[in-house]
Amino acid sequence: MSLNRAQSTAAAHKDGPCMVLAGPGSGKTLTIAKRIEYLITKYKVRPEEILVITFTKYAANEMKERFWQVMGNVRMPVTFGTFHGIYYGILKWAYRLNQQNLLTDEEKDALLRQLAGQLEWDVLGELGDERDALKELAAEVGNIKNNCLDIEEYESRRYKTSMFRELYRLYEREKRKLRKIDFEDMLIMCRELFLKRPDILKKWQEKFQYILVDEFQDVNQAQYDVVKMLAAPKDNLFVVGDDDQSIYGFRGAKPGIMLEFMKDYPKAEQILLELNYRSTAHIVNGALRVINHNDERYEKNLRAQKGKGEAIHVQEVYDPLAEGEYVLEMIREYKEKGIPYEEMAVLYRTSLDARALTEALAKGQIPFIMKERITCLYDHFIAVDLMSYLHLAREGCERKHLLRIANRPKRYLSRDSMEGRVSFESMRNFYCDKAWMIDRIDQLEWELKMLKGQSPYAAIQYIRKGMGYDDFLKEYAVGHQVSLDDLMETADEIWQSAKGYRTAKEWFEHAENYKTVLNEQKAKGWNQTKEGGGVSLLTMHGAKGLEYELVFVIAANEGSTPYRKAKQKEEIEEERRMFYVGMTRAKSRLILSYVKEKNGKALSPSRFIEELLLV
Ligand SMILES: Nc1ncnc2c1ncn2[C@@H]1O[C@H](COP(=O)(O)OP(=O)(O)OP(=O)(O)O)[C@@H](O)[C@H]1O
Repeated sequence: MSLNRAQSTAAAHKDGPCMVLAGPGSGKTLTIAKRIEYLITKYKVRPEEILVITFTKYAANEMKERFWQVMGNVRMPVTFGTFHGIYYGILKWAYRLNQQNLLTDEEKDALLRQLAGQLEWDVLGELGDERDALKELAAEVGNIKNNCLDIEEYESRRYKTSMFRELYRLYEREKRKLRKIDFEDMLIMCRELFLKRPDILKKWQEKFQYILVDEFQDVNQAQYDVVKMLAAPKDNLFVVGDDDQSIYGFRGAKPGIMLEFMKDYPKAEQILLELNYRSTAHIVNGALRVINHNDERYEKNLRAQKGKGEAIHVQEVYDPLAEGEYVLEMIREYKEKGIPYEEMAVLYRTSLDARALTEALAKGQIPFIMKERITCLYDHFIAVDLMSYLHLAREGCERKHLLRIANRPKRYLSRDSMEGRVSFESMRNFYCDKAWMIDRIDQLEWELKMLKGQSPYAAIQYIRKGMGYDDFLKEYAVGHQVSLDDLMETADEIWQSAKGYRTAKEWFEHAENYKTVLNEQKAKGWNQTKEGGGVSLLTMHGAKGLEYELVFVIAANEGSTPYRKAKQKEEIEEERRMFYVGMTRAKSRLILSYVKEKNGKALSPSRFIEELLLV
């Protein structure tokens, strides 16, 4: 494959700092691989002196393979690694660290979970998305070091500041006790090592004469500081990135890092890769119309190498159920037209947006794979409670169901009153001298009878509003310090998912079938090579670096994208970059959809849709 002019200039860059500002699909990987080739073959640099830094092990392997391919399969000892891998290598050598000293992500999550419990802080609640909640907490803990912040002055936007600070202190103390370090510690330790020991720093500077960094826009402050030290004094630092694709703000990355590079190295060569080889002109131009609304960015003149192609399609649908049906239909249509499932992706802002879709695909027997795990809605404690009510209404007094809901809402029914072969009669006997308790039992029995003939959709509404289940959720939110809005949203979703089923039995069968499909999908796992997996379902974050013939972006609504928690200008700009990353994954066909209402509430289309349509 021959390089275009800008790619060639970048590949032929020899000494000193250089920043390659590259648009999506502009061939970053190829350009980096070619530059390494140039350094070795034209400039006679020893391969051992070249260090290539990427963000994930997957990206490092991909880059290595691309390089080998460019070199005609001659394997040279160039170092390819992630930031963490490289820092670990440096620390291992200086402090005799080994794997046992490293706190893995899983251990970090477990420790945070344990410490939150110790503080009686129900940061995770029973919200069913424990992994997401832990990930968010772990990211915020990590950010303190990534951004070189002082915990005593840190104000958390997401959590109660005093609680968060306390958790952070406990976490640091516990790590020290365990004699373990996490990834962020490695960065800080590396920086301190280099500051304290110029002799060690000099050794590494001499070892790596040429440093190349991919996805530079995702670098955080601490990583950047260390890489600058490592590249000095020659400053043979070649960074490639796209400020418009900087979407790791929660990890401390900021698009401004690319501007900072030019300030730190004012004489750096700056090269723009503006030719997009991936997408049709309609897709490139549409994505540009959206991203142009960001203020903090480098102006680029991106062009598509391909022809115009089909226009981007924007579809309005009634609600998430209708959206699921619509996407299902489109997938079938494009499969008929010859696009394999593996070349299709459905993208969304958060996994919560994918629930109705996964149910539609499961029902429609379309194979799919998901990068991010989603928790099954029907495993959520609210679903289990509501289903218990329906079981009791259908099948009479079964102890396990009764135990579950007896005090949701509070009815003051003791466990002792439900011993053995429980019935409403046996409970009344238990409370024979307490008339007010007998009234409560009568009421519950009567209400369950009321539920019997109703559809699950109507019954759930009655349980929530008529029987006081929503009041229980309010108490639960206060008692567990979790967001009532989140609980209500989940309850609404469960309610909506029951729509269309005539009987509770039908709804239960659907839920079981869906659970099976989700488990099968989990067992399949996420395969980066796409083959044999089915349609890819992933968040816009997860889609970074990937490409598909046909891309759907669903739930393009205010509240989803931009996400409702994004309020400040820079947060909205990051949301817009995420949307941009999503759009630019499409090679030939891009379909965006938004819903008119969700859980009975009207929703507006995303501002990004308006920006796209306003020509
Ligand atoms: N000079 C070229 N001629 C033809 N095709 C090219 C050229 N350079 C890159 N490509 C192709 O363009 C596509 C996109 O390249 P690549 O995946 O490296 O993009 P990228 O810049 O990393 O994109 P993104 O940042 O959006 O993930 C690839 O299929 C690649 O083979």
